[in-house]
Amino acid sequence: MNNSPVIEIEDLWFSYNGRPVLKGINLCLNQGDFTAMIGPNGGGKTTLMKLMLGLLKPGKGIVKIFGQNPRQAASRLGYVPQEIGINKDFPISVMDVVLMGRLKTLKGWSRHSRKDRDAVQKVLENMDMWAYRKRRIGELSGGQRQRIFIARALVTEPDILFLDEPTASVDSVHQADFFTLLKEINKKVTIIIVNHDLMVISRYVKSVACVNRTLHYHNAARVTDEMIQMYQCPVELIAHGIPHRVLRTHNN
Ligand SMILES: Nc1ncnc2c1ncn2[C@@H]1O[C@H](COP(=O)(O)OP(=O)(O)OP(=O)(O)O)[C@@H](O)[C@H]1O
Repeated sequence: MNNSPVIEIEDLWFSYNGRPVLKGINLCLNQGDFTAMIGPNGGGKTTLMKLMLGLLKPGKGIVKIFGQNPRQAASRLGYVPQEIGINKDFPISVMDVVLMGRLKTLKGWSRHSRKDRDAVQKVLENMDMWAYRKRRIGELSGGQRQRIFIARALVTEPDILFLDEPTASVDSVHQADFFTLLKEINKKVTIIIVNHDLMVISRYVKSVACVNRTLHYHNAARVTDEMIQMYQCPVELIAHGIPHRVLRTHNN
């Protein structure tokens, strides 16, 4: 992979109903980056991700994905949102949910190909969910369902994968498997992940962006003093476990 920029954000401002949420954001991520977005609740991480996906429009400033407007690059982007509202009674199987991720490979009304099914099988096996393929999506636990939605994003074979707290209800064993899988995927795919537990992901990510109205980017998987002072990130990190390994200086 070369080091060409895939995401370029310049002086981005965004408000909801006149209330500013993001101010003067600048960010440039290269192909092959694996970036964790951290920061306090309500700091604007999801909003920034939606701006990169073209789901929200900037109030001011520029967002370019592969040099294009995010909407033009949509087919190259995979997204697992923080909350996926589904009707649990909807009679759709796990296999069908993940196959939906292959819709863009379908031409006209043609059925899914052997290749589509093989791709789904591979991802479901990786996610340890192949045995559940015939189950109705509503019958799964929250964590199992989350893994299915991650699988659906992965089978789209995106060039950039956006994950908004994808492991919030995934247990620690499956989290470790999941991040190992992401690391493998990152050999070909640029990844941006919102995750509060930098302790867990610091072994996998290459850079950290801390978002709290403004953005501070650090090109290494480490929280800096500046982040600590400006964004109170350690509060999050301490709340989620053992912060000291990832903090450079910390006086408690
Ligand atoms: N649709 C909306 N309409 C109005 N305000 C919103 C909307 N979505 C988010 N906000 C507000 O914008 C701010 C940033 O929200 P956002 O969801 O981007 O934060 P976050 O960093 O992802 O938070 P968390 O860690 O809790 O998921 C919050 O104050 C939130 O209340």
